[in-house]
Amino acid sequence: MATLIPRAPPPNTHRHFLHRPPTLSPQLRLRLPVRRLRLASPVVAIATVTAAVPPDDISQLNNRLRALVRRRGVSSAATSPMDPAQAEAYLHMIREQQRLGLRQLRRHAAEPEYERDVGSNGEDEEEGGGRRKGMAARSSLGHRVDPRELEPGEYVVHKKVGVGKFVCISGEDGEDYVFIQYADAMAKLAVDQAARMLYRYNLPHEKKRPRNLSKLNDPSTWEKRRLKGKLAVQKMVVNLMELYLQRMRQRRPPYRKPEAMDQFASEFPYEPTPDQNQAFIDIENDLTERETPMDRLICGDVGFGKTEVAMRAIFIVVSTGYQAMVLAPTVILANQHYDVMSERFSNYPDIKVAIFSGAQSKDEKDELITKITNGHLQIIVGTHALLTERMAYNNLGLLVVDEEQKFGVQQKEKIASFKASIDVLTLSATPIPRTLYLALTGFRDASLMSTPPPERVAVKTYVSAFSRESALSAIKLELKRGGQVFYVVPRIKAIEDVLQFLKDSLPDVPMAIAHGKKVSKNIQLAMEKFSCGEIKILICTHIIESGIDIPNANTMIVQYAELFGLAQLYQLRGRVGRSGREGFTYLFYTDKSLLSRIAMDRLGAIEEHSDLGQGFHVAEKDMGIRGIGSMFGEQQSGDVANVGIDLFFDMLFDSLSKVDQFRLKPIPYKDVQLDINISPHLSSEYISYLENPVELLNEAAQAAEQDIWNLMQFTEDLRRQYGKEPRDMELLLKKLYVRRMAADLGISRIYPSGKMIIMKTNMSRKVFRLMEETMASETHRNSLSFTGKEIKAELLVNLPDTLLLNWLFHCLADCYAIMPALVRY
Ligand SMILES: Nc1ncnc2c1ncn2[C@@H]1O[C@H](COP(=O)(O)OP(=O)(O)OP(=O)(O)O)[C@@H](O)[C@H]1O
Repeated sequence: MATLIPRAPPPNTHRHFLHRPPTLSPQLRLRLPVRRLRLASPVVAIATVTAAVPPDDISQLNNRLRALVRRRGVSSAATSPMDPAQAEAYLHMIREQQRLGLRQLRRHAAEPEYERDVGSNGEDEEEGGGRRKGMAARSSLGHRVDPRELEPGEYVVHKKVGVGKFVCISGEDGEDYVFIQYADAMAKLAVDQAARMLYRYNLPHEKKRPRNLSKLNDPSTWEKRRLKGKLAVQKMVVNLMELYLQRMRQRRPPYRKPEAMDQFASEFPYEPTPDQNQAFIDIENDLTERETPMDRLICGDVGFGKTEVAMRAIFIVVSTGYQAMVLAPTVILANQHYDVMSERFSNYPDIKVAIFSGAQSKDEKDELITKITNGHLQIIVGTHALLTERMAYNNLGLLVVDEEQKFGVQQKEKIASFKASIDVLTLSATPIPRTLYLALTGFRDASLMSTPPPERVAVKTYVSAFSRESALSAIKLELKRGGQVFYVVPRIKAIEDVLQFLKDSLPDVPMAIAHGKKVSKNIQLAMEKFSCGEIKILICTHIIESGIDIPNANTMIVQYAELFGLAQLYQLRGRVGRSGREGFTYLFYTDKSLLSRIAMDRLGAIEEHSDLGQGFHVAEKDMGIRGIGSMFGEQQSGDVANVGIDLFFDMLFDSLSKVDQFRLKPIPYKDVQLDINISPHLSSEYISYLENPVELLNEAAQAAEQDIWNLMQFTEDLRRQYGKEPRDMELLLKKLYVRRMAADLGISRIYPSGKMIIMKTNMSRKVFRLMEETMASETHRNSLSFTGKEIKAELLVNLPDTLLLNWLFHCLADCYAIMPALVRY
């Protein structure tokens, strides 16, 4: 690459040089060496860049592509094609796992769970859907709804028509019909047909109104919305696959299985549940058999014993001489993990546990950091304070993240950066339905824990209007059996009132408060006292919602329960009944007449689903979405709102089982033949304006040959240094873009033939169809047709070559939007 040194611009000639060049984002700087271009001689202004100039074609495309990558939150490396052998092996593994998953699902089909025929045989939903739909609707493996279960006023989604409101089922001529209100008309469907086509729009117990109802006479608007959802799902799946494959490229030697492993296991005071046992096997395989770092999600209902799974992983890693870091979202939880782990590893004097949190003084922290750096500590538990730059490990091998979704964006990024080099185990108390789990096996390593420890007793839940008497009698009942009480309110403001009322009523009972605004040290103290039983009542906000495990605290009072969300209530309730003792949760609302229907339904739902393990049923969908969040990232709620939860799930499973059908084989850049007769001649003015024109043009060609990101970077650098290029140079660049995009899209030759442009391609019809559907411009879309080996573009007139190139540039740029939804290898 030429090393070009910028020279001072001639005075008052090039306005753009008077502007400070835009600075590169650090990300871009990393990606490419910063190019340095320089002026050869002072010449007249060739182009000026001012703020008022609208973005030209190339910068528009660049911006769009950057936005695409940013939105997906992946690095550019993840957007380059995959290694074919790896991709094939991976897809083979997914198909195999899904086949097994399906078999397991069928075995479980009798369970009243949220299940579906995942990856049955890759049959096309769109094309051959009719055959399968009948089966899906009849079996329990379907998301479609039985119209007889609908209540008037419920929102439903008809796959072909869109969102409507269920009115009733009514009989006519001896047959039952389903009536659905759309924005412009009422639809009448035979019940059988409705059973094949209808989905619920909302989660159970959720009464969200869709933005608008679809129109019966305007299927195209719904079609667009549905397509958007389908594409979002498709991109999500491809993204996941890319990340997975990227991770597979990392290497580390497998850990040795510690000699003391069996002894450590035998010191667990309980009989592990079957799911715990499976999770132990999973992590042991990840660590001792695989050469790629672990990135496993342990997904288990509240209190089902995920901590022990983490401790087994930690034991393997620290026994081999590595350090483990345990990251918790709150100080309280960090303290608890510290206590539990100190106790669990107490028979192993070489394994030293420490806690690091914002609550410590600078001196304390410095001392800890020194010990960590020197390798004197093996397990370091803490909050996000552990993610600070100052921390240097001696030999970090494992990161355990508890409730990752509770961390901020930057912290999550930091956590993600660890995944490239060390083993990571993520614990999540967000249950995901078994179906989703099975469908996903292969896409993400996860262990599901859906069996409660044997002695667990379901928490009794009561919902009623608040009265001091009821709250007090519940508290007294618990105190009488020697237990402790959580008293939860939604806002800090309410805590003082409650404290006063309880002090007045129970003057001899020790109580304390805990909330997020309290200094961490005080919280810690309050929790310690509560934990050891010195404090009997803890008045707090939902900060205790995650992970707190106090076996003797088995009554929970939630005042203003109407202000909590379903998932929050569920998590809160999970704090009690965690030992063999029966737990009680009292959800008190303020005034029934002021309660919204939604709040009432929410409270009803939580009361109704009190049995153990109901996390997977209760919140099977509410949490199912959150589950998607922990599996995929959290951007999906908008996509869900577009099409409704059930159709979203349906699309997801469909896409998971058919991911390889959306394969695109990129062509080497050099093999793309572009038969358009344009060889732009750069003006002598521009040539003399450039320092090293020949080298510069070579660099442009090399950048295009590398990949689209290098080409984008080249044009941006060029413009940063020289301003907007003249038209001939722009044509030259566009030619490079066209060839680059063609190569990426699997197009090997482009040539005009009369009013047609022919593009030879290896693309499949399915990919072409998806690409066509994604295109923003109707003109482009309507002009394209596919013959199996060629894409033909029919133009209205014979275009001169320069216009032809422009047309191609725009058309391919439009086609390029499909890239994130395709698997490329
Ligand atoms: N197999 C088991 N049998 C009986 N008790 C168990 C078993 N496994 C774990 N426990 C106990 O159950 C309680 C909850 O376990 P743990 O804290 O690991 O749950 P968790 O899955 O992390 O829950 P949360 O999501 O609420 O943090 C602990 O007191 C733990 O000792």
